Amino acid sequence: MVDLGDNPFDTTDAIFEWKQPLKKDTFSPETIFHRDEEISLYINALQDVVVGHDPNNIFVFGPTGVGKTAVTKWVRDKLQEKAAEEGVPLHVIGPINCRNYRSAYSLVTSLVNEFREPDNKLPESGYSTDNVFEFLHEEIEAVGGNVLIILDEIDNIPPDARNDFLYDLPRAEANENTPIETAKIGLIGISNDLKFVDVLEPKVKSTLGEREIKFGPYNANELRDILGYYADMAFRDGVLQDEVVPLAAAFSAQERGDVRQGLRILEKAGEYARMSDGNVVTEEHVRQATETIETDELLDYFEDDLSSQQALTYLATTLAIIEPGHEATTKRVYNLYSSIAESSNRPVKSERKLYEFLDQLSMQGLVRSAEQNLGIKGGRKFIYDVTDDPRDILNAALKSSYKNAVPSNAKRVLKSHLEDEASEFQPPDTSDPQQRNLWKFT
Ligand SMILES: Nc1ncnc2c1ncn2[C@@H]1O[C@H](COP(=O)(O)OP(=O)(O)OP(=O)(O)O)[C@@H](O)[C@H]1O
Repeated sequence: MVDLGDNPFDTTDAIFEWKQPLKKDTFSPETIFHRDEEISLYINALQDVVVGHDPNNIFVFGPTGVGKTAVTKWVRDKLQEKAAEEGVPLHVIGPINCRNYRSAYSLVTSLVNEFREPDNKLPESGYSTDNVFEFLHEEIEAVGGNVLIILDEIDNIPPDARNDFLYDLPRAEANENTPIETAKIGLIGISNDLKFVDVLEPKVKSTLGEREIKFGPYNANELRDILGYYADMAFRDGVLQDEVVPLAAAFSAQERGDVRQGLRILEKAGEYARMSDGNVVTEEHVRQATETIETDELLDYFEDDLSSQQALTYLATTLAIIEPGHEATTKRVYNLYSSIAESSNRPVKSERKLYEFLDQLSMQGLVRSAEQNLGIKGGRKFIYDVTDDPRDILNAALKSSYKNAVPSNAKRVLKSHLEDEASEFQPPDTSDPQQRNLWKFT
């Protein structure tokens, strides 16, 4: 019982010493672990700047949370330090996150403003896109020397900036129509969409990909070192049980090899420990944290990343998997998809469209498929699976705006799926009222 006369806030924290290092990207590490090879490729690509050659364009890619931005910033700072020591003219802009810009105009305007004084900033509208490009060229020529522009999440670059920016800008010096004569421009693009380069025009591809640096996921041992470094700063001495960091590292390695996720697990585990009024973070807290984080991540997919049709397809695939007695074939997924779309008053698309949605989900790593040959009968069929635990997916769906699409007995079906009590129940063909009984689509 809470005594309402008391103030429940605590002014002390028995668990955390300094939370900042665990917080999302607001902390720059002093040490970068396990990226020696990538750093040396980076240094090699930028070495030209220090000795007076033209800068290279560099494309940095790899999955999320594997140190692309952290390494880029570290290398950038070292390059600036060296250039200053050697008196080499160098002006670096960024990393600028392309996700924040909707058009070439807004992206270029913000770059121009990076060069300009506060009292001389460009307004958000009022010029043509060609005009703002001209301003950018003028600013670049005015600072002269080497100008490096670092664009993060370059896969989100506004489509109308793709060619002008990624191809024309690095060549502006050679183009007689620009005022750039002495400045040398180098572009560094960072992306976690591995397919991004494939969709670029070949000439843009070869410009940006002059040098490519690939970052792979971390393994459990590497994550253990990295998470250990952050945990030492973030937690009070002696509060972490020995297994906490290795377990958080093992979980994140199993998932995506992503540091950010490991840091979130540690932070959440610490919070569970704090809520339990103890002064030790245990393995159990890490397990609890992992479960919550997985549901939260899936919830983000439902709310932010997936279109409503993709979300329904994802949910239908999950239902098809937990459904007793048969496989998650395209037909089954389609039946369930149409039923939940209909029962939640959303448009029902064709089976051909469903293939597209499944394909998109598989590109995002949420769904995978296995092809089965039907032997002498001929033909083949696809069996679908989800990459996350169906329990977490259903929990996330129930917390999301798609909760009205989750059949009311889904949890019960899930329970029997988990208990492996496959029943003989036939697949519900939605036109058959008897079969509709398996799922309660309301
Ligand atoms: N090798 C490492 N050593 C120390 N800290 C690291 C290392 N790799 C990643 N980090 C830390 O992990 C977090 C995520 O890394 P970072 O932002 O660089 O990932 P990213 O690959 O750029 O991800 P995204 O593509 O999502 O932007 C940051 O706090 C970063 O400082």
